[in-house]
Amino acid sequence: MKQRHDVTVPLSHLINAFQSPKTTFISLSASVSQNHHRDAVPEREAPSSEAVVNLRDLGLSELKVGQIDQLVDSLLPGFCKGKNVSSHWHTSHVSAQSFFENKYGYLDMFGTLRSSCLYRQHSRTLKSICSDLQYWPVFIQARSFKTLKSRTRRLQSTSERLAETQHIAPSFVKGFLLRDRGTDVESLDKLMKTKNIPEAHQDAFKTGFAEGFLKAQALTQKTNDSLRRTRLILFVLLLFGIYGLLKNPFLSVRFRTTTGLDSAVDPVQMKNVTFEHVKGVEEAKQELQEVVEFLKNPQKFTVLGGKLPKGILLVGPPGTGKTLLARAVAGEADVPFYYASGSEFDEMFVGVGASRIRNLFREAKANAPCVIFIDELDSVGGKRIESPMHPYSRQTINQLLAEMDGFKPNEGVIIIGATNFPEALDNALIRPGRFDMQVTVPRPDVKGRTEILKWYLNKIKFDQSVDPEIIARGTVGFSGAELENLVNQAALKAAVDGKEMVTMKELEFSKDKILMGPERRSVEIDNKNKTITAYHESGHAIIAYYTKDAMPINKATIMPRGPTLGHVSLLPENDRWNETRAQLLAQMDVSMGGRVAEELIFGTDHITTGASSDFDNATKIAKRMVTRFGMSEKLGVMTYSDTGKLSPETQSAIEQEIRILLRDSYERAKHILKTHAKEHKNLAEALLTYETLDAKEIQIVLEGKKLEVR
Ligand SMILES: Nc1ncnc2c1ncn2[C@@H]1O[C@H](COP(=O)(O)OP(=O)(O)OP(=O)(O)O)[C@@H](O)[C@H]1O
Ligand SMILES: [Zn+2]
Repeated sequence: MKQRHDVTVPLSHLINAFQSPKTTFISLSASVSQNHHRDAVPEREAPSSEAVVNLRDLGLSELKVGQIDQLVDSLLPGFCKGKNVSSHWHTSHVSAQSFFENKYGYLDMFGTLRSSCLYRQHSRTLKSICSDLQYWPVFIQARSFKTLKSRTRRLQSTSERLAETQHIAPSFVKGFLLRDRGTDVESLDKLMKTKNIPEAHQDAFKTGFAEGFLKAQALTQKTNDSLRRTRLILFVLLLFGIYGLLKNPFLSVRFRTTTGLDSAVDPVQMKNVTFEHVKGVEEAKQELQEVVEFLKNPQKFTVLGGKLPKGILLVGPPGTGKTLLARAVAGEADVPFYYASGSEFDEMFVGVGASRIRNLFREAKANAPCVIFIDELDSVGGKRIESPMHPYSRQTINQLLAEMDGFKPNEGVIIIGATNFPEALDNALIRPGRFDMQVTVPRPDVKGRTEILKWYLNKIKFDQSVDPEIIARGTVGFSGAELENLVNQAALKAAVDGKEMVTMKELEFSKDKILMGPERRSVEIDNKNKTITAYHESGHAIIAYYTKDAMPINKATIMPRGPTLGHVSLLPENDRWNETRAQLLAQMDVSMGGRVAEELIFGTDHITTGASSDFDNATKIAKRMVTRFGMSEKLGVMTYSDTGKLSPETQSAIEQEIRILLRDSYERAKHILKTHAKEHKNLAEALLTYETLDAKEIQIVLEGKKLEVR
């Protein structure tokens, strides 16, 4: 049992020993040869006296000359060879070890044991060192990455050679060489002796021992088997992977394609969306109503011999509800709805877009009656220009045309396409028999906007004081999607401010945010600039208030927002389809109001750059009055579209007319502000106090009344 203690050299020590580069050379074999075989290894010298090992201690005294080398060679092939090249083994242990390992597939154990740190710490006889050798496999695993097979083969060959030299080894070495077998037998006998096991029980004891051994072996076998199985599975998986890659180098692309295809082919039942959900586009709804009738009852149309268009093109700016309308058609008729976006078909790879179209139509035909909706039709059905970016677009559009021709008008499949640019579509697509019915989905007018706002307001909590019409009037050009967003932002703002309901204030706030960008509360504006802004903005407001044809004021503020330092917003009573000359002039006057105010209050030297966009606005109106609306007496009722191509005389005449219009406007503004200087001052001061004033408050101030403190 004592031997057990000797044997357990911590692995870390051994590894340290391996890695210690400046290990002193202490050669076991060298000391052995020194004593008995100096002739065999004449070049060797023992560098350290510590390494003297008595051969008799080792039980090797019976060995004849030459036999020791033979033994060591068979024990550790290469060790003797190593001796021959020992000169560089001396200099570098690390490289010598790895060289040995690379060459022979296992470690130079003796080289390792030569390492001083290990040896010095455990100054022991060869016997105890040899007993360390039972940790060989551990070493081998820890130091190198070798296959199980090659290791066993190498170990096998070692033991074969060992067997050959058995006859020369003394009994101790024999025990060591065959330690696997020998130790077991020996220690078993010893164990039985030390445990005082009676003779009668010894057989049973041995059988038990053997059983344990067999069990352990079976366990090892099992582990090996499962290891082998895992390796096999991994190998098969690897093969599959390689096969997949070889078959399709664009694996990832194909993957995307397949998923895109699936989503295109899956019908989306939109039972919950009806015409009821689409507001402010009455004309479009009316036109689509007959399509719904057809989808509901195709026979009715076939009997009368009438033909319905196969394709309907919804044309309109983004967010006006084209997708919503198409869904509503399917929903009203209670038929499957297939959604596809044109950009899905736009593929870099040949045939992919076309095959998606094929799949989409095959699915749809199998499920007729149904609606196929192709959003962004222009990206698939645009003019077939050869472009290196879209080399196969022609194929895709041809496939679309072929599919549209491929079924009869009354088969029950209705294709609804949507586009923002009908001009960009290929002519072949819009000829009769394809997308031959066009439905315009415009931006909603003030009535439509009011309806849309009401619809979305009803989905949130809002105060009874909210007047959707006022918001609608102030949101000219907003699409349905933008109005929905406005209401949503107002709801968010109310939530952030901890309010229970959405009021006009939040709605105005989100409108300004969408129109002019977010408020910039953080910017520090000094008092001087604030005062200038207050007078500038109230200048606009005064002109608007006292000019007959100007739009009514909605609000004035000196709160910075987006790029502006303040603004005055005006509300048209209605969407203006037409504007009179007086209205245009009034707009110019209001624009001039800002600069005029600065000049009158602070002097010509202190006018600011803040009026540039006002001038842009005024100049634009004046230019259009002269060149497009025929509102200049001098230039007459004629349009001048491309001013660059005009004669120099005409050009200068136009410029002169514009200048006169602007100058007159400036003078009118000046006159109004001079007349109402008192009101101007009051309003500017009120703005400085309250920052923002609404229409009612502005009126109170201008009527000379006092504002109630907010
Ligand atoms: N007229 C409308 N009535 C009610 N809601 C609308 C209306 N127009 C737009 N919306 C809202 O805006 C959202 C976006 O509209 P939709 O996707 O139908 O616009 P689109 O015209 O198809 O836009 P795009 O051209 O960008 O595809 C809708 O889901 C809906 O919530
Ligand atoms: Zn201005």
